[in-house]
This record gives sequence, structure tokens and C-alpha cells, in this order.
Amino acid sequence: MTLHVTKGHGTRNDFVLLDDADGAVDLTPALVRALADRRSGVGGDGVIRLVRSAAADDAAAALAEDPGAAWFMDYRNADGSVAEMCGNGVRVVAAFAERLGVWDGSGELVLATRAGVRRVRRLPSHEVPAEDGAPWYEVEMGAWDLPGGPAAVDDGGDAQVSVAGLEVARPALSVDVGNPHTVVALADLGSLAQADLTRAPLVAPAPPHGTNVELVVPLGEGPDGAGRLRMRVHERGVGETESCGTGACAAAVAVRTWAGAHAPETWWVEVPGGTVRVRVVGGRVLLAGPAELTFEADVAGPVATR
Ligand SMILES: N[C@@H](CCC[C@H](N)C(=O)O)C(=O)O
Repeated sequence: MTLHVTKGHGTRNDFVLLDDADGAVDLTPALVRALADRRSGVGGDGVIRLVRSAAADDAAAALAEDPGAAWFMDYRNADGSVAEMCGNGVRVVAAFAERLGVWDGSGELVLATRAGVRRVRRLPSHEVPAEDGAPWYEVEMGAWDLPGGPAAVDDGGDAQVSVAGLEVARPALSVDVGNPHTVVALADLGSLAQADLTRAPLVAPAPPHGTNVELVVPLGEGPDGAGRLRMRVHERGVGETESCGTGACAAAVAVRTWAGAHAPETWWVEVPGGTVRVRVVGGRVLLAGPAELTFEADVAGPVATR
């Protein structure tokens, strides 16, 4: 079997992309692990299959929401598990859709995902932060939710997280942005650097479907009036990654919620792989950031896995 793959990343959260319009590829967990393997495969934090919604069973709910969502983003974590959403992945898929010619980059790309419909627009060059040469895309990420309810905020959180390298367990807030997140605020950048994310943080109570854990340090407001925060993330199904788009959204929602009514709407979220912009507009959240396609290859497979 030979697969044509494209590699792409958004703030160095990297993906193996498959053009599978008719849903012909049997994307088993073993094939995902083989493609994502950084030694024997192509390498990536995840594998994304772009398939026509009509050929994807998991697109049904999104199609009911908007029958115009012609393409489905089938997202898999590097360990082969299925995830509902990937914020950096949506932007990379937009770049991929442009490359494939199924979207011309104007107006909106309406994508079906397991978390519902996501609308993407390519930012005009005057809206792209000057230092970034890559194209930027903004994604309407939909509604956010605090599964622990408002009481969780008054209590400082609805979970406790223990992180290797940091002595004590910390209170944390669960945030749902289509996929599950647990956000932990740290006091300073020294603690953020000290955290050992080579091991998964322990979250109590354990979320039923696992969670992505974000460690965040709020950095105040910049001259533009936007909030800033720095973040590291341990992703469910992957490990520590250099960026997580849904994680950035969850982090901004949590920090804004903790800060109270007068907190800024716009947040610059600094991750090891770059910077993304999050806008929390009422009950909804928008994510903007770069996306780049780096190479294409034909892969003879299935590639061996351990
Ligand atoms: N990196 C992604 C999130 C990918 C899915 C996540 N690991 C999960 O299992 O929920 C992003 O940019 O949002």
C-alpha cells in the first residue's frame, strides 16, 4: 500500500494529512501510530484525514447542524485514539484544503468535525501579526462550557492536578471546547519551566474520557489592551506538544473566568511553538494562528510499529 501524505503544522503542533475524499483509507489505530511515529514513520502529534462528509459516518451530527459542511476533518491522536476536535488541526486543514483546490481561501470554509461545524476564514495580510510570515486563519470554535458549573470557579476549580516537578497538587478548572481540558494556573514562569510533562499529570477526579492539561501563567495586559498568558500543555493521546489550539482556547476561557467581568476579550497565548490569538466573545470562542504545509511524500506501508 502506498499513501500520499502531506505534512503540516500550526505553531509546531504537527500533523500527517491524508487526502481521502471518498473515504477509501482504512485509518486503523495501527496505521495512525505508524504514520505518527517520529522514528519509523512520517512523524506527527496527530493524523488528519480530509474526507467528504457524505463518506464519513462521524460527520452526521455536523451535517445536521449545517448541510453545507461538505468536508469532514477526521482527527486522530498519535497514539491512534480518536479526538473530537483539534484547533491547530482545523487551521492546517484549511491550508490543506487550499492546496487541494477544494477551497479558494475566500469567504468561509465550513468544516464538519466530531465536535460540530467549524467555520474558518483566512485572515487578510493586514490582520496577520507582522512578525509571522505564514498565513493565519481564524476559526469559529463554537461554544465553551465549564462542566463543573459556576460553583467550580468560586471554589478555585473542580479538580486537583498533580504535576511531576511541582511539589503540591493544584486546583484546576475543567473547560470543554468541544474536547476536554483541565487548566491549572501557576504563579510564575519558573514553576512553568520546572514542570515535568514527560509524564501525564494526575487529575482527580479522573475525567471519564481523559483530558488535556494546560499549565498557564497569566502575564497581564499588553499595550493593545489584550490579555497575555504563557502555556505548556500535556495532550491526551500524545504527551507534551509545542502547542494546542483548543488548549489555548480553554486556557483563555479559564484565565478570563478567574479574572472576572472586566477581563479582556482578546488573549495572546504564548506556547513553546509560537503565539496564537484567542477571542472569548460571550459564550463562544475564536482561535487565530498560523498554519503551514511543509512537505509531501509517498509512503510505502503500512510502516512497522513497535
Ligand atoms: N492539538 C489539538 C488537540 C488534539 C486533540 C487532543 N489531544 C484530545 O485528545 O482532545 C489542538 O490544537 O486543539
